[in-house]
Amino acid sequence: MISFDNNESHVRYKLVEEGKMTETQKHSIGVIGTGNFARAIAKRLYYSADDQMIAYLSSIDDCFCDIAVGSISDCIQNAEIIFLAIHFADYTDCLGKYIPELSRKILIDVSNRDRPSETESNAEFLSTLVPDAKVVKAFNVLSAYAIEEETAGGSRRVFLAGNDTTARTKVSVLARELGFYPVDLGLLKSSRKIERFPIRLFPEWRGPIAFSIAVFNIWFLYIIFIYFVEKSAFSWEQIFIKVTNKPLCMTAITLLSATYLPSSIASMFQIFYGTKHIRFPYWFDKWLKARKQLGIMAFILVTVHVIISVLLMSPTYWRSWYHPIKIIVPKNLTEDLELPMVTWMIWKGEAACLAGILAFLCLCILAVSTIPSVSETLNWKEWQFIQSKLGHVSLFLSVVHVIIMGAPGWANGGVVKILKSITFLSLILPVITLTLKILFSFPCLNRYVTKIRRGWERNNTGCKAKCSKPYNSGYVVSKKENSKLDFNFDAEASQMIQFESDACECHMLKNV
Ligand SMILES: NC(=O)C1=CN([C@@H]2O[C@H](COP(=O)(O)OP(=O)(O)OC[C@H]3O[C@@H](n4cnc5c(N)ncnc54)[C@H](OP(=O)(O)O)[C@@H]3O)[C@@H](O)[C@H]2O)C=CC1
Ligand SMILES: [Cu+2]
Repeated sequence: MISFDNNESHVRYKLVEEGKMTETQKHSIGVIGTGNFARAIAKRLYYSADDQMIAYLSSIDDCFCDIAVGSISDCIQNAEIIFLAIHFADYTDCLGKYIPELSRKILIDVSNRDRPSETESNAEFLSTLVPDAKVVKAFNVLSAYAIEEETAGGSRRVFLAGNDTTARTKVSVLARELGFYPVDLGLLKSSRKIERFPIRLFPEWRGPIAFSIAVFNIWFLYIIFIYFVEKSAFSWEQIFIKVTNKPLCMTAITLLSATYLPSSIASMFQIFYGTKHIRFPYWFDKWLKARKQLGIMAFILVTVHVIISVLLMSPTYWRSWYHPIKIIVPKNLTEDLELPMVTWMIWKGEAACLAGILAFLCLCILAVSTIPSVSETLNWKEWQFIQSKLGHVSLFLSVVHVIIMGAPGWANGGVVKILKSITFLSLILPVITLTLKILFSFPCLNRYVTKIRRGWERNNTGCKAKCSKPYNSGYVVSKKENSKLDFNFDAEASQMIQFESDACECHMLKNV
């Protein structure tokens, strides 16, 4: 056992009990630090260790009485894998004097920074500071609380990156032993990405939410203009529910169209360029990636629209859906008169309800299928069927719902009135989306697009792809001359690549 060193209490560790494990089976694990993270990981190591794993070290807590606390130099000497549970700013101060001893040790960098650097991650700095150590970035995405408590919320995935494959594998195994799910992101430069994970707040949702709010506001203001400024169709008292319900419906159908329109636009791009190896414009790439979020936003708005519509289901609120109540008072009334205030829906009310319910049902299935535990049970074809076919069916039923709501009104008005009606305006985008979908489903076009997506190129003599413009990773660039793929995932580096037109190939990794 390593002796307790009162002067240097930063280090805690326990060595493998002699004779119990062999060096080939086990790794000794050290933790440098005495703060929240160090305590949490030491506790976790203490409870999760099994025969496959060697010892871990440390903690001065009473409950860890069989874990010795020692000096930093003891820890470095005896541990093969070392958790560096100190702040990034203290790296040089803490490790500066131990650089030769750290040679060939696996250093797990768990640090985070409020503002990660774009050019050098903490882990990359550490690997420059201790060039002979095998630095692995890992565990920084977990909070100390999540490490200590199995019941803590949040993902239990541990992203890791490092240049040494064996070190990465050892840390992966360790993460699994500790009850987490390791996700290997490859080389150490991926640590820049990993260090951005803990500080991000739903980045993929920002655009779709902002877009949904903008679309809702546009519809809301237009509806206020039509129903309050142009004519006084409602009292201001109805602004909260009855009036707000209309832009909810319009926004939902607009978002649903925005979810399905990009796949047709992508087909148009591919037909125009005659190849699938094209780089979409930045805005379109963002739009493609936001489809799931747009669909979920549409589902949320439809749900609110359904709840409000059910709440308001009465002849007073949905006058045009019901037969008017006729009360004929007899002239020579001699006794008490009973007036039955009962009325039935007309065909418009019933048909609009049916179309709305079916559209909502399809959207419910779509939403459920995006839950990870459900989507894992589907194969690729089933997933595609639900997301694409059912999505378009739902959009079609929504269109039918809006047409039933609006068409009787269109019949009574002139062209200007039709063009100004919210039902007509809200149908433009969905109808374009559905028309394009039908167009691309025709066998001739469908076959042509499928051929392109399988890799056929209309004009394969030159390189039409624009690989030189960086904004995203995920592109593979290959030079034809040595017919060898040069995998390049680095945005900065891909900026530098300029090819002769007949000597280049660009492969986009993402299939639309
Ligand atoms: N807490 C959390 O939930 C998470 C933390 N992390 C990362 O873990 C690391 C530690 O965080 P946390 O435990 O919360 O921080 P704390 O402030 O609780 O602990 C910091 C530790 O570093 C030690 N230390 C400071 N300077 C030196 C030095 N020069 N030499 C040796 N040891 C030193 C401190 O010792 P002393 O007290 O004696 O000065 C203390 O034990 C950070 O990099 C953080 O980004 C990552 C994910 C989650
Ligand atoms: Cu509706």
